Amino acid sequence: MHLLFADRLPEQTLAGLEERGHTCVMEPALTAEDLPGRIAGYDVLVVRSTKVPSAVFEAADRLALVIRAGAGTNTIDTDAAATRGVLVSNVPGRNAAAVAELTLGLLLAIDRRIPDTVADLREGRWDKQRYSKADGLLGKTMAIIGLGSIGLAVAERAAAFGIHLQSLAKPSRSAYAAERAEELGIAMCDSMAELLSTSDIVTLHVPSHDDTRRLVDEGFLGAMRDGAILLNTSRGDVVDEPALLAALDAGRLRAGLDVFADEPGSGQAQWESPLARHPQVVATHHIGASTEQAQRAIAAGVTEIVDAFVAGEARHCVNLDPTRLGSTTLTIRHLDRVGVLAQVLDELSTAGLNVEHMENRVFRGGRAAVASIDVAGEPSEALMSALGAIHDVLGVSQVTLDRDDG
Ligand SMILES: NC(=O)C1=CN([C@@H]2O[C@H](COP(=O)(O)OP(=O)(O)OC[C@H]3O[C@@H](n4cnc5c(N)ncnc54)[C@H](O)[C@@H]3O)[C@@H](O)[C@H]2O)C=CC1
Ligand SMILES: O=C(O)CCC(=O)C(=O)O
Repeated sequence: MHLLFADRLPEQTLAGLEERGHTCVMEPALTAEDLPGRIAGYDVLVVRSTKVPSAVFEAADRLALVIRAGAGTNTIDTDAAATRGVLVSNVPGRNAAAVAELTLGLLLAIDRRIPDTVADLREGRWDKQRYSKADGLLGKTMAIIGLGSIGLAVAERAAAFGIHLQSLAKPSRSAYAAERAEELGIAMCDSMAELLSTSDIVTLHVPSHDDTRRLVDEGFLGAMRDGAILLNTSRGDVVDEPALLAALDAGRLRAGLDVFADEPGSGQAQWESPLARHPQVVATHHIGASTEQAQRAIAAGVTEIVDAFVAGEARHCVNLDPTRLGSTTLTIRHLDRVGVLAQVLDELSTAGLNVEHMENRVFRGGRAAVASIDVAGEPSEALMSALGAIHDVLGVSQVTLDRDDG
């Protein structure tokens, strides 16, 4: 396959992929505007921060997979990719420790005013008096919004500082996250108002999507305690930045920010931000994931996704429908011979049943196989008989799924 890397990944990763027979081209200077003109001829596009707009999918001739070498996929038009049948995968969890480390770093930097003390000493000013007023973190309460890989990694580290942890009760939380939250002693609040009004620190670890954009608005900030600290290492647009600026100007809050709504997409740029230069803010250059450890782990994840794709698996794909849309699963055991499945699909087509998902596995020895086919709608008795009558079909059964059980 031909792979285009529009951001820098370790050379060893490309070498490893080339050893597997792939052709890799790395052009880290490519921008979102350049990509449509460069994408022709590539099967796989790998990006870190470079945006992938719909024009890329319109211009592509053989693109089958986009890999986000990181967690957040908000920089990729995943809907446009889905419309064109291009898989988009991310590499979840691998940079969580790095982001959690920076989150705690920002918290310590704010509490002890470390950037200001360092700056003064570099200017030759000794001012122990001024910098002897930190409050300390022991026994403080932290609200964690978004209990995924990073939220839990932050919880583990904050717990070691003796910080009390809380989050929002959420029935749809994964079993793993719910169990880990319990092990870490994270208390669950029933409402955002209760969570914010009882926390000294609020840390954001949600993805940017329609429900989280500007989640932190004037009302949210107003519900936070006076003197509280807001940490955002998720995405800039999760915060209503003018509202945050107003709260900072009023001296009500302090903030640690790694991400900004209008941050530059490139590695280096002239950029003025009233938030980043605010005296109540400790800001960094969206470097949460930027440790060697995290980038090595992410690069290994990229290779795993390519290997899985070659083997026919869409690993960590974020734009396939997560539910099986079919209402009936047909299980068809058959002799593993050319043309049997074509006849099965022909019968389904004649009956007007759309295939939503199918898988065919061959039994050991290579004589027989079993196909599992999800269809939208209920097969008639006549169809079941027609399927069973196909030469080389050994048996047909059906299970109708109750979608409401979810
Ligand atoms: N600063 C940086 O360099 C980095 C930033 N990130 C950002 O952090 C985000 C989170 O990353 P991970 O923890 O790895 O993702 P994750 O998918 O493991 O966790 C996200 C969690 O947020 C929860 N969530 C989603 N919508 C929510 C809502 N409305 N309210 C409460 N919870 C909600 C999800 O259920 C999930 O548990 C990424 O999407 C990315 O935007 C990720 C890596 C590096
Ligand atoms: O690769 C980067 O530096 C950005 C990481 C990030 O924001 C993510 O993984 O979502």
